[in-house]
Amino acid sequence: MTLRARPTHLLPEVASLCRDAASAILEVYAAGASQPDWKADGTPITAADRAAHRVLVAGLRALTPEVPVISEEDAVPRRAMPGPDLYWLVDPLDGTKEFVKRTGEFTVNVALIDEGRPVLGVVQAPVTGTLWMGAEQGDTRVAARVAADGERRTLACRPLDPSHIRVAASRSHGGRLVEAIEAGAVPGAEVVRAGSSLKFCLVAEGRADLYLRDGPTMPWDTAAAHCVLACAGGAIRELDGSPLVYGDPTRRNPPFLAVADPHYDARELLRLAASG
Ligand SMILES: Nc1ncnc2c1ncn2[C@@H]1O[C@H](COP(=O)(O)O)[C@@H](OP(=O)(O)O)[C@H]1O
Ligand SMILES: [Mg+2]
Repeated sequence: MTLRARPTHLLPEVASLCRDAASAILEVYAAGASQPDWKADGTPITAADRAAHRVLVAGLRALTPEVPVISEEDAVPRRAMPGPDLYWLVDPLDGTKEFVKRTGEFTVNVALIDEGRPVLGVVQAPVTGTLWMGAEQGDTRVAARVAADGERRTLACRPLDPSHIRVAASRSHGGRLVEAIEAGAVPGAEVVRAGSSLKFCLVAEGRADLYLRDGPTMPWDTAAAHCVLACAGGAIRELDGSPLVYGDPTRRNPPFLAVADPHYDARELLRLAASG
């Protein structure tokens, strides 16, 4: 069977690799406060990012030698490039700022991108040990949350109640629209702040209704959790309503809105936030 035909079969092995990467991160976390280095885009990197990168890149290369691996922490200087047709896209430690601040809100992220769409995604939260996974294979989609004790729950999104909307947003990189909602521009909406790709998982689990991102992110920040939410029945769109796709993995994502209820029309919320 070709790789394209079997993303769901790869989930257990990718989940196991993410747990190994999480262990490498926790070794650094347990050693106490880490001093980050700073990258050209102004975001931090620590020994934990590098350790998790090594585990994931080696493990994915061994698992599927024919598929290129693109990681946030690749040492080679990046240049703009179209993504290959099929590739692994990895953020070994998303939420490095949260790691440095010791909020616990950081994740390991692995996605398989096929023709611009994430078809497999695993997100692991090292501190709680919770793992979220999603994969699509033909017409079949699976999405699940696996707790540290092994308890497994299928994820399925649900309709949104417009009179009470919980909007997940970045703890450290909130944009103007998020700030307007937080200040009360949208009646019935409240903002829930969280670090890293965990925000998509909050939406997939029903602990938030939307994730609004009007600040910068990179494709490796979003692809794995995007797949989890999409496979649970949610939708991830640019603010004009078009689907968020993965072209050049080295270019920033546009602002986006991830929703549990794919039928929800966000235009009024965005209009109120923009004029708030
Ligand atoms: N100025 C910037 N340019 C590009 N990406 C940025 C950025 N500021 C923050 N990010 C992205 O936002 C991610 C953190 O998300 P959040 O704010 O939701 O916790 C970072 O991931 P890393 O921590 O992996 O670097 C980083 O990729
Ligand atoms: Mg990241």
